[in-house]
Amino acid sequence: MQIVIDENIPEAQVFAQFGRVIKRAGRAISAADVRAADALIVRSITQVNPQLLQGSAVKFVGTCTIGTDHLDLDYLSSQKIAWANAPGCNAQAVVEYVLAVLQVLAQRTGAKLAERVFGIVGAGQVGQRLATVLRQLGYQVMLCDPPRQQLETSSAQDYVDLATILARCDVISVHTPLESSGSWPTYHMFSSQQLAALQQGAWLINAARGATIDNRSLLTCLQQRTDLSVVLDVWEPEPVFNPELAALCQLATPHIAGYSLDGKIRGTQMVFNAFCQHFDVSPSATIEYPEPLLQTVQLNPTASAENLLSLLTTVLYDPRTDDAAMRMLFRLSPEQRGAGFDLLRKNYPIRRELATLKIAGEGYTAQQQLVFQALQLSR
Ligand SMILES: NC(=O)c1ccc[n+]([C@@H]2O[C@H](COP(=O)([O-])OP(=O)(O)OC[C@H]3O[C@@H](n4cnc5c(N)ncnc54)[C@H](O)[C@@H]3O)[C@@H](O)[C@H]2O)c1
Ligand SMILES: O=C(O)[C@H](O)[C@H](O)COP(=O)(O)O
Repeated sequence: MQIVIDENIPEAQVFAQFGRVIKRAGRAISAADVRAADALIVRSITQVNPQLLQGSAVKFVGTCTIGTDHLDLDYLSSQKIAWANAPGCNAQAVVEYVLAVLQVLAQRTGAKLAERVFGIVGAGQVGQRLATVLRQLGYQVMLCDPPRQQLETSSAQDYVDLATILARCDVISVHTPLESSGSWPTYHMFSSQQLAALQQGAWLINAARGATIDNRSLLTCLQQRTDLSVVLDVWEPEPVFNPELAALCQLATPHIAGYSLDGKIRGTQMVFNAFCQHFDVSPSATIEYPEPLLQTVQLNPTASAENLLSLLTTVLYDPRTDDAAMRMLFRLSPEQRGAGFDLLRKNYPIRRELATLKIAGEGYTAQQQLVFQALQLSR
């Protein structure tokens, strides 16, 4: 069996027990590369469409990501090519990214998170987890998810529409898929009209897909409104993002919100499982998660819950590091900027999720224990 696989997929060697693994740069995978392949394993940067697959032997496509907007699913189904993605694989990493971003914005603006109203647009794998943590921390959260709202007619969950989120929330975090058609398209769901409706001093975070926000309108809006704080992890387009827009963001990061090592390995594992099921093979070797470098922390039992939260969400991951690296790309030519964006992602440092961290010591208050619980830290 021949398996073509994106070179940036960790633990890809697990596939080698079933055939010849050919590694390629994700953006460069070509029709010639996959012509004789039985399986193609990608991440979000490979467009999987008729141009790539026509005339190939590919019978299985796996994407080690949550998003599937780079797969032409109608084409795959018309050709009876099986496919799998990795729902939820890196959702926790995105939640931790948003929590760390909130700490930075709170520090910079002097705002108290407990006094803000949070609006989550898209309450799926990421959005639901984020809502749960924020509510466990005692914050007020509103959810907007019309497709889910329609399915859950008898649910206890209250949903609101986007207009209400814009009118009532001080912090808006976007977690929808990118859909250009259908009943609830998300392409440019934040356009000039929605951006103009943002509350004075609002924070807008996008770690979903770039084009859910009309980036041109956002640039115009930020040129006029200095009261807004915008954090973008995803861009329209990628990898050649607009540096003018990025410079006006409080934090600008190169599509790495989900880039915990744990999330990436989980993605490989989920697609590997689907691959084994599809080809009806049983693995003899499995994937191991490496031991984290930092395993235990002892915290100050007298620190306020807010300080603890700030410490914990930035001790393992500080988005200012990614922001600083991205800012070094702003003055480069478009070509170099795009290459730099991809390079930052390819050489991303090891980042572990909070659940890998153990809290040592005694005497923590009930409020502090609540923070540990919300962040899923073990004692
Ligand atoms: N930046 C990153 O590194 C990163 C990492 C992981 C996921 N993502 C992206 O984040 C997004 C969310 O991921 P997920 O796993 O939570 O997806 P999901 O499919 O589990 O959840 C998406 C939710 O959005 C809702 N939705 C769809 N259309 C909507 C609309 N018009 N308005 C409001 N809600 C709508 C869906 O009903 C669903 O509940 C995806 O686009 C994914 O590709 C980005
Ligand atoms: O959809 C996803 O899972 C994320 O956007 C993912 O983190 C993207 O990373 P990439 O596949 O581009 O490496």
